[in-house]
Amino acid sequence: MSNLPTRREPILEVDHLNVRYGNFTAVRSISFEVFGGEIFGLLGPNGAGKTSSLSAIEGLLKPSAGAISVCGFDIASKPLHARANMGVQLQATSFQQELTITEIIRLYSRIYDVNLTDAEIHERLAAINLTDSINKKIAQLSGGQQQRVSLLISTIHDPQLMLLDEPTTGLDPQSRRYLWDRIEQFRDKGHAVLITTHSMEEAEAICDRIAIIDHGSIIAIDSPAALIENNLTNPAVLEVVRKGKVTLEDVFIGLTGTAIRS
Ligand SMILES: Nc1ncnc2c1ncn2[C@@H]1O[C@H](COP(=O)(O)OP(=O)(O)OP(=O)(O)O)[C@@H](O)[C@H]1O
Repeated sequence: MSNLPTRREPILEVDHLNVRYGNFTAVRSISFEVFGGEIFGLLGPNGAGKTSSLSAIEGLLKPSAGAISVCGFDIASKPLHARANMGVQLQATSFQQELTITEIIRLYSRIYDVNLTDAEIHERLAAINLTDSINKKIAQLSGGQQQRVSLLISTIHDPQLMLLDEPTTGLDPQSRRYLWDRIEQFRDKGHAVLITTHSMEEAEAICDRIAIIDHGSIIAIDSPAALIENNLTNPAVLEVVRKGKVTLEDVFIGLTGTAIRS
């Protein structure tokens, strides 16, 4: 947990959320809260329902049942207020490919009504070590550089909640550490972070609490340390331990099973 006092009112509230695609239920009545000063991880095997949940929270997909609120604003009845309080990390391909990164940042700062001067934009790019790339287009950046730009843009309006869908996949250890630091800084300012990841190392390193989701249902919510502690004698977990010591990955596989998902 951060050293700053945690505000105990939730920034994000997800209440009995259901997502259906036709007859198929991808998310089954999940409920959780994410508080200010907290990094909350949503972990689950492929197809478990993580992206569907995130899409509903972002307001991109209409839930079949349940309620979602951000800073007290219901995403269904007050979508603009709810979305003004969230920052969503976009994929590099979502950005305007013909613009330079300076132009993209200027565009998003106007969309979010932040009005950064050119000097302030360059300052922010210098802060993420991209001074040399200010006139490059997004496709001309490496994966790690693209992720840094994307994180900068998602937090340009200083949102209360940040939503990150597998933000460090494919990054080298240096870039991953850098992003972890930025995410922790955001948390330490009292903001809330919801992150999905397949990396148990990442979940253990930065998440204060995690929910494990499987077949659309949440099957466990706790801190990484408590999840390990509570499963030290779970036979399903002990069966998959590889190095004599129970890890978060052992707990994850013990709880969700060894079968590869389609
Ligand atoms: N647009 C869609 N139409 C129909 N089914 C969908 C659609 N999007 C997702 N699904 C199904 O919903 C289930 C949950 O998918 P989702 O993408 O939310 O899982 P996920 O946990 O994010 O998986 P991954 O880790 O592979 O990204 C899967 O069975 C998937 O096939």
